[in-house]
Amino acid sequence: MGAVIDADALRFPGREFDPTTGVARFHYALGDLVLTETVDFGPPSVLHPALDRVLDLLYVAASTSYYKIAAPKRVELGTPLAEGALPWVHALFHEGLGEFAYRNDLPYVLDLAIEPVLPHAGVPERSTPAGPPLTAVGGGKDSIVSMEALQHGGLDPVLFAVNPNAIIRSVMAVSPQPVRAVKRTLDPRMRELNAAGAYNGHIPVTAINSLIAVATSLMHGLGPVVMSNESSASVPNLSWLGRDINHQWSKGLPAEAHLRDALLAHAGLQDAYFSLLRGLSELHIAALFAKFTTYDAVVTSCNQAFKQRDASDRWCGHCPKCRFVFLALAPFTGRERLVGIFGTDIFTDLSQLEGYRELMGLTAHKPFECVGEIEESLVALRLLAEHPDWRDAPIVRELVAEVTASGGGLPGDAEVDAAFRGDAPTLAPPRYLEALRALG
Ligand SMILES: CC(=O)N[C@H]1[C@@H](OP(=O)(O)OP(=O)(O)OC[C@H]2O[C@@H](n3ccc(=O)[nH]c3=O)[C@H](O)[C@@H]2O)O[C@H](CO)[C@@H](O)[C@@H]1O[C@H](C)C(=O)N[C@@H](C)C(=O)N[C@@H](CCC(=O)O)C(=O)O
Ligand SMILES: Nc1ncnc2c1ncn2[C@@H]1O[C@H](COP(=O)(O)OP(=O)(O)OP(=O)(O)O)[C@@H](O)[C@H]1O
Repeated sequence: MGAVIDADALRFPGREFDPTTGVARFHYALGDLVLTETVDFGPPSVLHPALDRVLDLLYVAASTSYYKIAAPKRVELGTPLAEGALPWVHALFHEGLGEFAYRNDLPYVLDLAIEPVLPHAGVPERSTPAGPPLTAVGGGKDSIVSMEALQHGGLDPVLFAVNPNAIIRSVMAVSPQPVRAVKRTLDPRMRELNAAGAYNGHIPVTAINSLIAVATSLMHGLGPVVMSNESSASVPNLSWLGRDINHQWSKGLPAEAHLRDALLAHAGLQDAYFSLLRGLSELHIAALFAKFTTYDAVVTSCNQAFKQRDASDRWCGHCPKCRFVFLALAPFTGRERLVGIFGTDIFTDLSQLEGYRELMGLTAHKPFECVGEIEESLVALRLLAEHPDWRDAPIVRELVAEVTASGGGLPGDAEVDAAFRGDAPTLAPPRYLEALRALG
């Protein structure tokens, strides 16, 4: 991969929104090349005064996909943004593209020059979205826990997804709650440019999905957008040139706080966006998910199932996320149920041992995937070492021996208790947290 497009800056030549059809088009220029992303929201029921401002923020978030094609030295923002939104913009590029910068060895991206448009946009009128919450559904265990908590808590959520595939639709179909979907289309030339060797890499996709959700909520008079991002999403994978590199940056707490600030400063929206599961560890979420068997035939966390082409039907069974989720669920589902969910018993496959060593912190850094912290993996291993279904499984036996030999040992009772306290910092409002706590 390399610089097949010569551009000195990413520019923002303009965007359009048709209030009748609900179709938004976002244009991005890299030199002479102009690329367009389309987001089809469907016809809006209402036109909230803050909608245009939210589309400004989405215009910026979605630009990261196009920036990364050429990785120019500057970003010239084409839209005036409130000064209070600029820290989010800086973090979106400098941290949201951190993994991209690291993997392509482009250190300047971490301090990319971002030129705002002056004068800044004025202060908008304040409002707090007050209708039923709109909760994002990704097909995996986390959003299922939120769906269930909100429904059982009487908050009457509307379920939401961008480009829902068959898995997301099947997960939503288990719930009686109403659904809203939005179609997002990348510029089709991106594939040709990738094939020609343009730069490629991870982008802060949760920031994009989040802003599409906030805009959708405004178009239908709904309440806050509820995400299902866990505590460990804020933990970086590694440090590079003195900077944290986090694959899940746009799922982390700093990104959530930045985006809330940007929504308030630029769109006047207060408490329009939060993650319900922020205070919880992955293991805690796995334990809550295990209470609901009705999603077993459809739940899928594996990212291979969400690729636009050549996607797996469900769990691929041999990626870091499959390994981690199998590990996290195993103590709470037992063997028979888990093998039913995954279609395979990963703990009998010794070819996956190296991948589990990574998760346990025995070898390289935590993989660039949506996996929990090393401490969480070790707590899960301790629970499995005591579990009658799992303690003799080949992978579990081998890992217990290696962790013990490494001198670290398995976590003690205090560390196990800490994983289920659910007291990590959260920005979710008390009424929502009550609904979550009621799940047990
Ligand atoms: C499904 C997946 O994991 N995709 C990542 C993968 O891309 P791949 O080529 O295998 O498949 P596609 O997703 O179909 O992408 C095709 C090309 O389009 C580019 N692209 C895609 C979405 C987008 O919003 N902008 C784009 O420019 C993409 O770069 C491909 O060239 O590898 C890519 C390179 O590392 C990743 O960028 C793809 O990740 C997707 C953006 C994606 O949706 N990933 C989520 C499943 C994901 O990683 N979620 C995170 C959340 C972290 C965060 O918000 O930062 C997680 O689970 O940890
Ligand atoms: N296609 C999508 N449309 C809207 N929101 C999405 C989509 N995919 C993921 N999300 C949301 O982004 C956040 C992070 O996604 P992530 O894949 O980690 O969660 P998940 O699918 O709920 O659970 P798991 O971690 O088990 O995969 C979640 O709040 C999820 O609901």
